[in-house]
Amino acid sequence: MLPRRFWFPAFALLVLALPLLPVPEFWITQANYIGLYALVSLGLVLLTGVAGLTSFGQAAFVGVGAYTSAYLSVSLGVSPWLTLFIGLALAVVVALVLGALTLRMSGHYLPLATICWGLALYYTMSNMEFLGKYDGILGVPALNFFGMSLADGRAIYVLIWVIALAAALGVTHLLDSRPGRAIRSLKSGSTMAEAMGISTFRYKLTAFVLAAMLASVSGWLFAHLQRTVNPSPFSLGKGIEFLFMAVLGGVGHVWGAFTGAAVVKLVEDQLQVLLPKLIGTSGNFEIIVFGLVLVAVLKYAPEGLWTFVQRWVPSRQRTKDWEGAAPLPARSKPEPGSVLLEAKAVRKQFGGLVAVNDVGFTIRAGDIMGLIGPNGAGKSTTFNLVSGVLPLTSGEVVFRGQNVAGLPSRAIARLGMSRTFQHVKMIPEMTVLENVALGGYLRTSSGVARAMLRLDRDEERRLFAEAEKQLARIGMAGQMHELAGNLALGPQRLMEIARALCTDPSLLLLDEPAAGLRLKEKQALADVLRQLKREGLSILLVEHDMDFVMGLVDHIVVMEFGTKLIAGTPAEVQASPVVRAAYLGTEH
Ligand SMILES: Nc1ncnc2c1ncn2[C@@H]1O[C@H](COP(=O)(O)OP(=O)(O)OP(=O)(O)O)[C@@H](O)[C@H]1O
Repeated sequence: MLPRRFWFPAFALLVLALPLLPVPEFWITQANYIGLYALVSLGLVLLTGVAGLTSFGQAAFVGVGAYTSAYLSVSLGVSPWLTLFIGLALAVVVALVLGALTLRMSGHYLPLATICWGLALYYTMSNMEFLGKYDGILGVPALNFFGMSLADGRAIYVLIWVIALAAALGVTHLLDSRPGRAIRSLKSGSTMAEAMGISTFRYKLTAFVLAAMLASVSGWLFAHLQRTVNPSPFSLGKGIEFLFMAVLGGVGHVWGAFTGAAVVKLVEDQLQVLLPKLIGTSGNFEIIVFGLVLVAVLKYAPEGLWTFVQRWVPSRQRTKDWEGAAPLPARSKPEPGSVLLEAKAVRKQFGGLVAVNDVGFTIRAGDIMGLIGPNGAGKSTTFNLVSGVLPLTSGEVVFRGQNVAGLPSRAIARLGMSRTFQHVKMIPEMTVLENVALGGYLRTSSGVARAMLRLDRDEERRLFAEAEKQLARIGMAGQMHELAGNLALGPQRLMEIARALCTDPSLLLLDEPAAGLRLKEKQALADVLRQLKREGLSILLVEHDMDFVMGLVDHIVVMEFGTKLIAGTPAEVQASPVVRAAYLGTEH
């Protein structure tokens, strides 16, 4: 069988050779539209399937590309090759403005917002005198490629499919890169990604802009294929159809966009002929069929049709090509025994409830400190205050000499504080290695363009070498190629530690790392933590399990009802009647 790396070139050659074969014109036209639709759906794969942001308004961006080129080339005689870039620039500006306004919305507000701006852009296009209102613009010139006219369907086919295949390749490369993993992390909420130093808003905006650019290129091609533009193909209805294509094909997969575009275009045309004959009257009956199909797909194949094809494609393991890669940059480490973190009168109020009441403690470099206390004592809140997940009501957190109170968690991560979560936060569909590599985000720098062009390979090798090193440090190198979602809880918690270590932290914050673990797993975890301490790492540990903590830590702070009850060595704390009272509920 043909090795996997040759599949794409072979497929691309096959697709691009189509017009040379005696294929009827009708099928070439169909293929042209499939290519155009696939470009828009591909944007939706990135935006909706990967980043988890649902948009009903992509057709409006197709309109931006189409109208820009039609107007500038017809009215002002600008070269269509120039209008492509002007349309792209306009789409980027519109996407940046709309994205800045709407992408901070969550839940169902964002899809509603996309409907609003989809409608707004559509009516803008429909009501502008200079854009020909509902009649649109006629007589759009054909593209001309170095003297060769692309007026013919077969000629423009090559351009459409070169662009569509290049876009598919670019998005595939992107998804397997530093910015791609950041975009993939968006679906699991912002807390973990931000703790790894990722600006989630920036990557939401990136995905949004890229999807708008793909739609705009599709619109440009559309204008010069049809040679006329009017508002109807850019309506909200079409926006919904693009989303339908992506979901039907497989909204989480690059090739799902192509599958969906092909199935919808081909079936739509057949149904448009067949249904009126069957029913005996004309009408858009195919829309009803598509509605029913969508319900069935969502119920029985929520991952889309592409997954049925994918089952026959053997999955490819990442080839280990990072042997001997140069190490990633490391940060300067604090002097052993020096003050690393100082929490000063840290306070958090939730309305009338004082969850953390002027708590203070110090962590020295090389120490493991335990923060313990009964349920609801305020441990997790303190932890979230220190790591920047929650803003303080008052007080100071000084980390490596800098007051970090008020800084967002990604800025604190940048200074060398890294954390794990009480409920494991990971990307289940990524491998263990890729999840750990997320921790190296701040130590690397490749952006979207470098990733799409595959210019980031050297840095990726260095990153994966580091991720494997950290996995080996906690004894999990053997599981690096497994999907993170398939791991048991114990290894998942260890994986989170490896991810935090990949940030090269000076202070590691562990939020109840032993929760839900079996005894053997707890022992393995304790061994790992002791090993890390021997290597000079400082750790703040929030824990419930007293036995686990006592054998491990140098200092303990005990909290109860939001206040610091006592602080001391494990022996002092164990001997304290106050602590026993707090834990066992006896009088003190
Ligand atoms: N976002 C919030 N809004 C309102 N109250 C909160 C919030 N987060 C925590 N609390 C309250 O603050 C108090 C301390 O909670 P916290 O989760 O920090 O305790 P904990 O010691 O970590 O407990 P556990 O061991 O059960 O996780 C509790 O009374 C809790 O109900």
